[in-house]
Amino acid sequence: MNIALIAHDQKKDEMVQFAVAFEPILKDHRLFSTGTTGKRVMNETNLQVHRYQSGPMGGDQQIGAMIAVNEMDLVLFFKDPLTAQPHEPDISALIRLCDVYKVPLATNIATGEILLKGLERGDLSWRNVIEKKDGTKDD
Ligand SMILES: O=C(CO)COP(=O)(O)O
Repeated sequence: MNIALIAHDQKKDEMVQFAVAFEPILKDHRLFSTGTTGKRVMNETNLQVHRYQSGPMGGDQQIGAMIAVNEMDLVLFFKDPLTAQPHEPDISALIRLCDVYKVPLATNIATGEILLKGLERGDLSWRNVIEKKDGTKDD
């Protein structure tokens, strides 16, 4: 499955801890991230991550574009609710698209843990039969 890893600055340490803890699950999937989050995760784990632009530079929109063609199966977006973000419209758009396309979304580490445990036991396998906009299906 295609999984997005995104974390605001105050949540990046949590995202790295999360990626370390769930590396045995995450390593079996294709990972995508915004720029700085992906750099941290790759530096501190053995995971390979396809990095898009940094969030404020359009990375949230690039991940949103994948959602819009049904190419993202799970989004782990550890948001900082206490700091104003200059690219708040992009963040809202990404979250909105998750709802439009019924993509499972965790906005904090506690929900992220539940989603990954569900992923591990096959709860998200229904995503495999969703037809991507380009006509392909996940394997
Ligand atoms: O701002 C972000 C998400 O909105 C995250 O971007 P970075 O991973 O580049 O810090």
